[in-house]
Amino acid sequence: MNAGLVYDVAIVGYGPAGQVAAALLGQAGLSVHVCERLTDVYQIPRAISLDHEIMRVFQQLGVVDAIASHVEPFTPSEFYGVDGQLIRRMTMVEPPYPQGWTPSNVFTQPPVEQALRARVAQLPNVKVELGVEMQRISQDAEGVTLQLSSGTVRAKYAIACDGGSSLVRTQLEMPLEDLDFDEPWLVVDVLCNEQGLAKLPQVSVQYCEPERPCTLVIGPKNHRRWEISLKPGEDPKQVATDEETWKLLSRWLTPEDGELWRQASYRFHALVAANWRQGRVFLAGDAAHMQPPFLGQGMCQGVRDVTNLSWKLRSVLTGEVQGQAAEALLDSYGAERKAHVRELTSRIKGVGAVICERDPVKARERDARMLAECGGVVKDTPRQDILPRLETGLLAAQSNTARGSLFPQPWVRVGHGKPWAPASAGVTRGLLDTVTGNGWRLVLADASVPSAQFAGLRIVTLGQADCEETEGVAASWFRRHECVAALVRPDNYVYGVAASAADVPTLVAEAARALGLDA
Ligand SMILES: O=C(O)/C=C/c1cccc(O)c1
Repeated sequence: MNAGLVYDVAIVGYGPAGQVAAALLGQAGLSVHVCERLTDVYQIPRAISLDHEIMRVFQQLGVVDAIASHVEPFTPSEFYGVDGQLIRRMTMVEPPYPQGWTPSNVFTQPPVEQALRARVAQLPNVKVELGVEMQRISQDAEGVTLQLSSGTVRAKYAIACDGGSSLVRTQLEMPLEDLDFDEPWLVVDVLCNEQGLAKLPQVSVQYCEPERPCTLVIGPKNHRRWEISLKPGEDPKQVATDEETWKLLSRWLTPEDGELWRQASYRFHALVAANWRQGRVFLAGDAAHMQPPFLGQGMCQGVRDVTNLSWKLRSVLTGEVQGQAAEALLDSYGAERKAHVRELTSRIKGVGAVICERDPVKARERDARMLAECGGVVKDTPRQDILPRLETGLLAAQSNTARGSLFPQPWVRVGHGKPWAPASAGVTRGLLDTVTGNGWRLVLADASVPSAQFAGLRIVTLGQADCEETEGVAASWFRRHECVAALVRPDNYVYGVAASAADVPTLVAEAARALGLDA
């Protein structure tokens, strides 16, 4: 290695969280080093679902076209009780979509990872070393030193994206807190043929059957995933053999109906790192948390982590935010993400409690209760309604329903002669982030609302000729939250809102103070 070179950020681990971190930081112009033990993308799908928040990050990275053929809308998920009756139905909201993308999706992980890596490969300031093990991590007041199997790397900060058994977390003795879920399950991915597909439900299913709770997820194309709970005494290795797996699938398919892509036994866990930062080292993705899969949020959580952390590291490393404010900003990463992970995990466990009830009497009581609660007619629950907001961290000191939520991303009219009109002819509309960029934005509901400023803040006035929305998504958001302006962070979360024009300067000044900037 070049002994004098100090990277801005070193990333250990190059799965989805590491890839998104490398792309976001690299796109921001920082120098980044990535090391990964494996020599290629892991060819087995682990994650199967991603939501609109993640699509918005992929949009920022310019990979949406490259991944489009590997992503499909999530089917509804129907929960069936003891007697096969419908007890819950999870869906998504109808268009117009609040984030500009289909709210819930299934995807094929290996090609999506390949597309993220291809994006990173376009960034000359990001160096990726594959087939390289991290052996030792240490840090001092100025930076982090990584002993790799290929040599030594020095960086100002490091992010551990090295998975559930993170060596970084272990070496730094950063403990995990147990969120009280630990169950053995078998996960089976099948590539079905026409005959197999014809035998299967057209929607995803949660079989809330006390005998053996299990899940069927309709993946993209001919990919179908089963998650099958194991019974006490069942050998996780034995059930994962081809023969035993086909026996477990026999309710739905025979070996003539498709081929096993992979099957593996896992313990579904709920764990969160006690601390997400130690000095100059941050934990992210599975290194920081693990949750049961019942809402398909595993990879989404990792992408949320690095999206949250990347803009904060960029602000600090470019000197935009300095001193005490910089330390507070970096500390806000763990505070925000840990609280969010804890809350979402608790909601996922709530979904799991419905699915995993093994006592037949209690399962019947559950069915009766759930049906009584909806008056016997199961209503659709949009999955996104289950996701929590940010509750703590770099947020305005105000109490309302908008603070800490994702700001919507409306489609806006584009056309020639407007300042941001794309060069390509024939394009008539664009998504807001593409128009405004993803920095700090003060979004005003209309031109009558006055603006205020801090360094780097972009003023976006809706309804103006250069930002006229086509479906009223933002306008209805402002109405619903009874406000006229929103201060939006670079990760698209709402710092705070102004209920009236008079509140705008106070809101902007509060954020400027928190960031140590001149208002
Ligand atoms: O969002 C849903 O309806 C279900 C998602 C999901 C994804 C992967 C594994 C699961 O058990 C559930």
